[in-house]
Amino acid sequence: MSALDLPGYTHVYSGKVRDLYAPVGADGEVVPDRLLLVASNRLSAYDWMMSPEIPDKGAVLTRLSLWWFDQLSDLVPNHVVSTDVPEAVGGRAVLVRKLEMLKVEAIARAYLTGGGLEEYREKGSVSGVVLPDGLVDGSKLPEPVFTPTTKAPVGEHDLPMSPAEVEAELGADVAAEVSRLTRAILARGNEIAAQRGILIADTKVEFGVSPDGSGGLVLADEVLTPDSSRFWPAELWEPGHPQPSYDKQFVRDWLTSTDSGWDRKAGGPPPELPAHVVEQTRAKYVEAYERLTGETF
Ligand SMILES: C[C@H](c1ccccc1)n1cc(-c2ncnc(N)c2C#N)cn1
Repeated sequence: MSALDLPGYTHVYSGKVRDLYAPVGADGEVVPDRLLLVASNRLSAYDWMMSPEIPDKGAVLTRLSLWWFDQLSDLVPNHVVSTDVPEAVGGRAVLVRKLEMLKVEAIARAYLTGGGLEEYREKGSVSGVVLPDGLVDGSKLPEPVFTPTTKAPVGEHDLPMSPAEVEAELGADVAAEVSRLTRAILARGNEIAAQRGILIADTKVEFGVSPDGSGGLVLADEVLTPDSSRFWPAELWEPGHPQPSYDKQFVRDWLTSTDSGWDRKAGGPPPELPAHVVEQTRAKYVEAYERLTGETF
C-alpha cells in the first residue's frame, strides 16, 4: 500500500486498514500535538488483504466511530479535534489530539468466541475471570469481561495479559479505570446496538493520556466499528457454533466456496473478490451504520 501524498501532512504509519499522518506547519516542521487518522477502503479477512477495496468502507466506519464517540461522551472524553481534513480523504479522516498511547490493547467481551472461547475451554476462565460452566461458542457472558493483550510488534501476535501484567504496565489505578471504561463502553454499545438488530460480541478500544500529564484517560483510535469489534446480526444469534459476521460473511462465504477456487490451507493469497461480493459487503457496512445511527449514509 503506498501512502497518499497529502499536502500539509506527512505519512507516519500504516496499519492493515488505517493510515496515520502528521500535519506539517508552514515552517515545514511537524505539528507536535495533532495527528490525522485516515480510514482506508481496505478490507482484511482471514489475515489477508482483500482486493479490490470496498467503496465507502472508510467513510462509513469513520462516521460510525464519530457517532459512537458522541454516544459515549458522558462516559469518557475522546481525541477528536475536527473533521476538517484534506479533500483527498474527506469523510474518511479525522484530525485528532496526539496522545501518549497506553501499551495495552483494551479488549472487552460480551459474548464468548474466538480466543476467549479457547482460553475458557482450557481453563474455565478468561483473563483470570472464572466463568459459569457449560458455555459454548457464542454464549452471552453474565457481564462484559476485560481481556487485555499486549500490543505486539508488526507481524507478531498480541498476547493475553494477566491483571498483574496490566497493573505492572499501567499502575493499579489506571489499570482498574481502563478495565472499567472498556467494559462500560461495550455495555453501552450493546444497549444501543441490540435494540437495532446488532450484537457486539467483543471490541478493542485504545486509550491515551495527554503528553503533559494533565487530565485522565482519553478514548482514541476508532470505537465500536466492525473493524474493531465483532458485529453479529441479532436475528441469527444461536449459541453453539460460530456466528455469522454482520459485515464479512459475504466475503468469507465466497472465499470458502468452490466459486473462488481458493484453498485457504494451501497458504496462497485469496483471489480478487467478484463485484457482487464487493457490492454486498459495502451494503452491509452502510446498513450497519444506518441501523445504528438512524441516519442515512
Ligand atoms: C492504532 C492506531 C493506528 C492508526 C492508524 C494506523 C495504524 C494504527 N494508532 C493510533 C495512534 C495515536 N497516537 C497518538 N495519538 C492518538 N490520538 C492516536 C490515535 N488514534 C497510534 N496508532
